[in-house]
Amino acid sequence: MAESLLITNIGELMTQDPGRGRDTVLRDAAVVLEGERISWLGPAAAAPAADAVTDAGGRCVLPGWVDSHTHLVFAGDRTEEFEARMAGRSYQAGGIAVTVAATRAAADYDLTRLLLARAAEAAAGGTTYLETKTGYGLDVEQEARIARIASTVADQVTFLGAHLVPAGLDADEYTELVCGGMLAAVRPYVQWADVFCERGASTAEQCRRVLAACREAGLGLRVHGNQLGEGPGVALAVEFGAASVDHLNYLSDADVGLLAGSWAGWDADSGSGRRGTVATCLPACDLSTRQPLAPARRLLDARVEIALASNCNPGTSYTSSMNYCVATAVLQMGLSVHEAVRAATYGGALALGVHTGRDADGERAVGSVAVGHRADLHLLNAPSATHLAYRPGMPLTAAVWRAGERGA
Ligand SMILES: N=CN[C@@H](CCC(=O)O)C(=O)O
Ligand SMILES: [Zn+2]
Repeated sequence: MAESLLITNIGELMTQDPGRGRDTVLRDAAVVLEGERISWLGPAAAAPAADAVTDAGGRCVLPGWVDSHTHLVFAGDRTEEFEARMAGRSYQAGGIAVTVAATRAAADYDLTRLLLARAAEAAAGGTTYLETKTGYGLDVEQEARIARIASTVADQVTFLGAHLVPAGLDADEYTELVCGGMLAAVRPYVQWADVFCERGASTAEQCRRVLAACREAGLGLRVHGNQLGEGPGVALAVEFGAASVDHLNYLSDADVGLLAGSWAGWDADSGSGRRGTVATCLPACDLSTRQPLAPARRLLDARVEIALASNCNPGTSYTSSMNYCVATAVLQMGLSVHEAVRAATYGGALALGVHTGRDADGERAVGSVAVGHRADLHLLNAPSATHLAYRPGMPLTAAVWRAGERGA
């Protein structure tokens, strides 16, 4: 039998498990980990014996963060572009080309080393489940290389060949390549496909072709949409039944209506029913690009399931700190602490299709604390999750367990 660990004397255990009804936050609680899974949780006074014991000292335990949107495989940085933006220039999709040039020039060893260091930074900040994307290669060989390297580190990988049309190429010919040879080359390494549906990136028609080809190839879908202005991204995502649409800085009433409609068959209170398209908000990106914050409150009030993610990348959001994203969502987007933590854990898991699991074949759910789920836990250096927003920027991550292994 696997080694067991009892984490006891937990002041606040925020499970984010919709299966618990109203009882999602436990006080004076304990959790037992057995190998990679959670085998028990409940009142500390009733906890079973275990091989080892950790005393949480009255502090708070959360599910590990699920970061459902990052771009971590890249070389170089874009400090000058950031400085220009802080001096008043607006973000343009064309900046992606700077990172593509630096990434293409980097050796496999260096890209892997950079990716490992970024994943370690994320883990040290409480992230236990990580998605990352291709999109800084933009030719067949480079996209396949990035996908392969990403798949050695990230939990899930997304193909983003339709990030930018490289200079000098015809947009329609490039789209054909993305749907053909490039898709075939990345396919062994990826679970998802994404498109950047925006002025200066890809048109709705080009995105539609990529989404259709990737769906045909068996990939799940997501969309970067409505980041720089109102546009077709949300409608396209809902039309294709995408798992998420991300950014959402400029939403019309019709966009909110479409997203809400996609969740009409879902019961958020029990986490059951027919799921829709998750609205993924990226607060760190919104601040770094000085875009209006995504309307997370409005989306929640319309009963849309939302996720919070870091969007860590060198152009628009060079941070993987989910603590920072959660604090911003509370302080500036009008979310309660519980809603923000839910979006950064259960919401991210919904966006990646891992909110439920199949224990029998070892595919464990993440993003909530429940028996049978993967033992991904985040111990805060604070008595409650409220401190994430009350003490923003402070080093509140005390310990992390990923699949039962102690990290930070
Ligand atoms: N918006 C598109 N892609 C990234 C930014 C990429 C870049 O500028 O390097 C994003 O999610 O913000
Ligand atoms: Zn992105």
